[in-house]
Amino acid sequence: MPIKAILTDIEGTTSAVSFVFDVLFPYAAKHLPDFVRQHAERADVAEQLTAVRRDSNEPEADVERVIDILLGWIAEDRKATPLKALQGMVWAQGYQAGQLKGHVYPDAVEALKRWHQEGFKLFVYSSGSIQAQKLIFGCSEAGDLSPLFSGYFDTTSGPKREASSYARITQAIGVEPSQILFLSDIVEELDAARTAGMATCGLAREGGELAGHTTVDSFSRIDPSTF
Ligand SMILES: CSCCC(=O)C(=O)COP(=O)(O)O
Ligand SMILES: [Mg+2]
Repeated sequence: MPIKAILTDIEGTTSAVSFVFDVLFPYAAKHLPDFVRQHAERADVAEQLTAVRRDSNEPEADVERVIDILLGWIAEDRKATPLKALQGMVWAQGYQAGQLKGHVYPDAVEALKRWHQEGFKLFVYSSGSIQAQKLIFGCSEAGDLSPLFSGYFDTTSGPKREASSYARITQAIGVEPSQILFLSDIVEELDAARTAGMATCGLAREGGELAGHTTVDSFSRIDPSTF
Protein backbone atom coordinates (compact mmCIF):
# COMPACT_ATOMS: atom_id res chain seq x y z
CA MET A 1 0.00 0.00 0.00
CA PRO A 2 1.36 3.47 -0.87
CA ILE A 3 2.86 5.71 1.81
CA LYS A 4 0.37 8.29 3.08
CA ALA A 5 2.13 9.59 6.19
CA ILE A 6 5.74 10.34 7.12
CA LEU A 7 6.78 10.18 10.76
CA THR A 8 10.15 11.71 11.55
CA ASP A 9 12.61 11.72 14.42
CA ILE A 10 14.37 15.02 15.17
CA GLU A 11 17.88 14.66 16.69
CA GLY A 12 20.24 13.25 14.04
CA THR A 13 17.44 13.10 11.45
CA THR A 14 15.87 16.51 10.69
CA SER A 15 18.32 18.32 12.97
CA ALA A 16 21.98 18.14 13.96
CA VAL A 17 22.98 16.09 17.00
CA SER A 18 25.40 18.94 17.77
CA PHE A 19 22.51 21.44 18.02
CA VAL A 20 20.88 19.25 20.70
CA PHE A 21 24.11 18.42 22.60
CA ASP A 22 26.05 21.69 22.21
CA VAL A 23 23.19 24.21 22.32
CA LEU A 24 19.91 22.85 23.74
CA PHE A 25 21.22 20.62 26.56
CA PRO A 26 23.73 23.21 27.87
CA TYR A 27 21.00 25.89 27.73
CA ALA A 28 18.72 23.66 29.81
CA ALA A 29 21.50 22.79 32.28
CA LYS A 30 22.25 26.50 32.78
CA HIS A 31 18.68 27.77 33.14
CA LEU A 32 16.77 24.81 34.60
CA PRO A 33 17.88 25.27 38.24
CA ASP A 34 16.54 28.84 38.54
CA PHE A 35 13.47 27.98 36.47
CA VAL A 36 12.58 25.15 38.85
CA ARG A 37 13.28 27.27 41.96
CA GLN A 38 11.09 30.11 40.65
CA HIS A 39 8.21 27.98 39.40
CA ALA A 40 8.21 24.94 41.72
CA GLU A 41 4.68 25.78 42.91
CA ARG A 42 3.24 26.22 39.38
CA ALA A 43 0.87 23.31 38.68
CA ASP A 44 2.52 22.08 35.45
CA VAL A 45 6.02 22.31 36.99
CA ALA A 46 4.97 20.76 40.32
CA GLU A 47 3.46 17.81 38.41
CA GLN A 48 6.84 17.12 36.74
CA LEU A 49 8.77 17.50 40.03
CA THR A 50 6.45 14.90 41.58
CA ALA A 51 7.16 12.61 38.62
CA VAL A 52 10.96 13.06 39.10
CA ARG A 53 10.62 12.07 42.77
CA ARG A 54 8.58 9.02 41.75
CA ASP A 55 10.90 7.91 38.89
CA SER A 56 14.04 8.36 41.00
CA ASN A 57 12.54 6.56 44.01
CA GLU A 58 13.23 9.62 46.14
CA PRO A 59 9.74 10.63 47.30
CA GLU A 60 11.13 12.97 50.00
CA ALA A 61 13.58 14.85 47.73
CA ASP A 62 13.46 18.63 48.26
CA VAL A 63 13.61 21.06 45.32
CA GLU A 64 17.43 21.33 45.40
CA ARG A 65 17.77 17.54 45.35
CA VAL A 66 15.30 17.28 42.45
CA ILE A 67 17.39 19.85 40.54
CA ASP A 68 20.51 17.71 41.12
CA ILE A 69 18.69 14.63 39.83
CA LEU A 70 17.56 16.54 36.72
CA LEU A 71 21.09 17.84 36.00
CA GLY A 72 22.38 14.26 36.29
CA TRP A 73 19.75 13.10 33.84
CA ILE A 74 20.71 15.86 31.36
CA ALA A 75 24.39 14.82 31.64
CA GLU A 76 23.58 11.19 30.89
CA ASP A 77 21.00 12.07 28.14
CA ARG A 78 18.24 10.24 30.02
CA LYS A 79 15.03 10.25 27.93
CA ALA A 80 12.88 10.69 31.03
CA THR A 81 9.45 12.21 30.34
CA PRO A 82 9.46 14.70 33.28
CA LEU A 83 12.96 15.96 32.34
CA LYS A 84 11.85 16.38 28.73
CA ALA A 85 8.74 18.29 29.81
CA LEU A 86 10.79 20.67 31.98
CA GLN A 87 13.47 21.13 29.29
CA GLY A 88 10.67 22.14 26.89
CA MET A 89 9.47 24.82 29.34
CA VAL A 90 13.02 26.18 29.78
CA TRP A 91 13.71 26.20 26.04
CA ALA A 92 10.42 28.05 25.47
CA GLN A 93 11.88 30.98 27.38
CA GLY A 94 15.05 30.84 25.25
CA TYR A 95 13.13 30.78 21.97
CA GLN A 96 10.83 33.61 23.16
CA ALA A 97 13.87 35.71 24.13
CA GLY A 98 15.46 35.10 20.72
CA GLN A 99 18.39 33.24 22.35
CA LEU A 100 17.53 29.98 20.55
CA LYS A 101 16.68 29.21 16.92
CA GLY A 102 15.86 25.64 15.90
CA HIS A 103 18.30 23.90 13.59
CA VAL A 104 16.72 21.96 10.73
CA TYR A 105 18.93 20.72 7.87
CA PRO A 106 18.18 22.61 4.60
CA ASP A 107 17.56 19.30 2.80
CA ALA A 108 14.97 18.39 5.45
CA VAL A 109 13.26 21.77 5.12
CA GLU A 110 13.07 21.38 1.34
CA ALA A 111 11.78 17.79 1.43
CA LEU A 112 9.24 18.41 4.20
CA LYS A 113 7.81 21.36 2.24
CA ARG A 114 7.65 19.30 -0.95
CA TRP A 115 6.06 16.25 0.71
CA HIS A 116 3.49 18.49 2.40
CA GLN A 117 2.63 20.03 -0.95
CA GLU A 118 2.36 16.56 -2.53
CA GLY A 119 -0.24 15.61 0.07
CA PHE A 120 1.72 13.45 2.53
CA LYS A 121 0.67 13.92 6.16
CA LEU A 122 3.75 14.78 8.23
CA PHE A 123 4.21 13.82 11.89
CA VAL A 124 7.04 14.06 14.43
CA TYR A 125 8.08 11.45 17.00
CA SER A 126 10.88 12.55 19.32
CA SER A 127 11.98 12.00 22.90
CA GLY A 128 11.84 15.78 23.21
CA SER A 129 8.47 16.93 24.56
CA ILE A 130 5.73 18.00 22.16
CA GLN A 131 6.27 21.59 23.33
CA ALA A 132 10.00 21.27 22.46
CA GLN A 133 9.15 19.78 19.05
CA LYS A 134 6.77 22.63 18.21
CA LEU A 135 9.48 25.13 19.20
CA ILE A 136 12.32 23.65 17.13
CA PHE A 137 10.16 23.68 14.00
CA GLY A 138 8.08 26.76 14.84
CA CYS A 139 11.12 28.94 15.66
CA SER A 140 13.60 27.42 13.20
CA GLU A 141 16.43 29.13 11.32
CA ALA A 142 14.27 28.51 8.22
CA GLY A 143 11.22 30.21 9.73
CA ASP A 144 7.97 28.77 11.02
CA LEU A 145 7.72 25.19 9.73
CA SER A 146 4.87 24.19 12.05
CA PRO A 147 2.12 24.50 9.37
CA LEU A 148 3.72 21.49 7.63
CA PHE A 149 2.90 19.08 10.48
CA SER A 150 -0.34 17.28 11.24
CA GLY A 151 0.69 16.01 14.66
CA TYR A 152 3.43 15.43 17.23
CA PHE A 153 4.27 12.41 19.43
CA ASP A 154 6.65 12.20 22.38
CA THR A 155 7.49 9.65 25.09
CA THR A 156 3.95 9.90 26.45
CA SER A 157 3.25 7.53 23.52
CA GLY A 158 5.97 5.22 24.89
CA PRO A 159 9.75 4.76 24.50
CA LYS A 160 11.15 5.06 20.99
CA ARG A 161 12.77 1.61 21.01
CA GLU A 162 9.52 -0.29 21.73
CA ALA A 163 7.20 -1.53 18.96
CA SER A 164 4.11 -0.87 21.10
CA SER A 165 4.83 2.90 20.90
CA TYR A 166 4.64 2.78 17.09
CA ALA A 167 1.42 0.74 17.25
CA ARG A 168 -0.08 3.44 19.50
CA ILE A 169 1.05 6.19 17.08
CA THR A 170 -0.39 4.25 14.12
CA GLN A 171 -3.77 4.16 15.88
CA ALA A 172 -3.60 7.92 16.45
CA ILE A 173 -2.64 8.67 12.82
CA GLY A 174 -5.43 6.44 11.58
CA VAL A 175 -3.89 4.71 8.55
CA GLU A 176 -2.40 1.22 8.09
CA PRO A 177 1.12 0.93 9.56
CA SER A 178 2.52 0.00 6.14
CA GLN A 179 1.32 3.41 4.89
CA ILE A 180 3.59 5.22 7.37
CA LEU A 181 7.27 5.86 6.56
CA PHE A 182 9.38 6.32 9.71
CA LEU A 183 12.68 8.23 9.49
CA SER A 184 15.38 7.94 12.16
CA ASP A 185 19.13 7.82 12.76
CA ILE A 186 18.85 5.07 15.42
CA VAL A 187 18.64 1.45 14.27
CA GLU A 188 16.77 0.26 17.40
CA GLU A 189 14.04 2.84 16.66
CA LEU A 190 13.83 1.69 13.03
CA ASP A 191 13.66 -1.95 14.16
CA ALA A 192 10.81 -1.17 16.57
CA ALA A 193 8.87 0.75 13.90
CA ARG A 194 9.30 -2.12 11.44
CA THR A 195 8.09 -4.64 14.04
CA ALA A 196 4.93 -2.52 14.30
CA GLY A 197 4.56 -2.79 10.49
CA MET A 198 5.85 0.63 9.38
CA ALA A 199 8.12 1.26 6.40
CA THR A 200 11.50 2.60 7.51
CA CYS A 201 14.35 4.74 6.23
CA GLY A 202 17.56 5.38 8.13
CA LEU A 203 19.40 8.70 8.13
CA ALA A 204 23.19 8.39 8.42
CA ARG A 205 24.32 11.96 7.83
CA GLU A 206 28.01 11.11 8.16
CA GLY A 207 27.60 8.13 5.80
CA GLY A 208 27.37 4.43 6.62
CA GLU A 209 24.47 1.99 6.98
CA LEU A 210 21.75 1.42 9.54
CA ALA A 211 21.77 -2.38 9.44
CA GLY A 212 18.77 -3.91 7.70
CA HIS A 213 17.18 -0.60 6.64
CA THR A 214 17.35 1.53 3.52
CA THR A 215 19.83 4.24 4.55
CA VAL A 216 20.45 7.70 3.07
CA ASP A 217 22.62 10.67 4.05
CA SER A 218 20.11 13.38 3.13
CA PHE A 219 16.34 13.90 2.87
CA SER A 220 16.93 14.78 -0.79
CA ARG A 221 17.55 11.06 -1.45
CA ILE A 222 14.22 9.91 0.03
CA ASP A 223 11.41 9.13 -2.43
CA PRO A 224 8.35 8.01 -0.44
CA SER A 225 6.87 6.33 -3.55
CA THR A 226 9.65 3.70 -3.48
CA PHE A 227 8.76 2.30 -0.02
C1 LIG B 1 12.61 18.25 20.34
S1 LIG B 1 14.20 18.92 20.31
C2 LIG B 1 14.99 18.24 21.72
C3 LIG B 1 15.51 16.93 21.45
C4 LIG B 1 15.64 16.09 22.67
O1 LIG B 1 15.44 16.54 23.79
C5 LIG B 1 15.97 14.72 22.50
O2 LIG B 1 16.06 13.98 23.48
C6 LIG B 1 16.15 14.19 21.13
O3 LIG B 1 15.54 12.99 20.99
P1 LIG B 1 15.18 12.37 19.55
O4 LIG B 1 14.14 11.37 19.87
O5 LIG B 1 14.68 13.47 18.66
O6 LIG B 1 16.42 11.73 18.99
MG1 LIG C 1 17.44 10.65 16.61
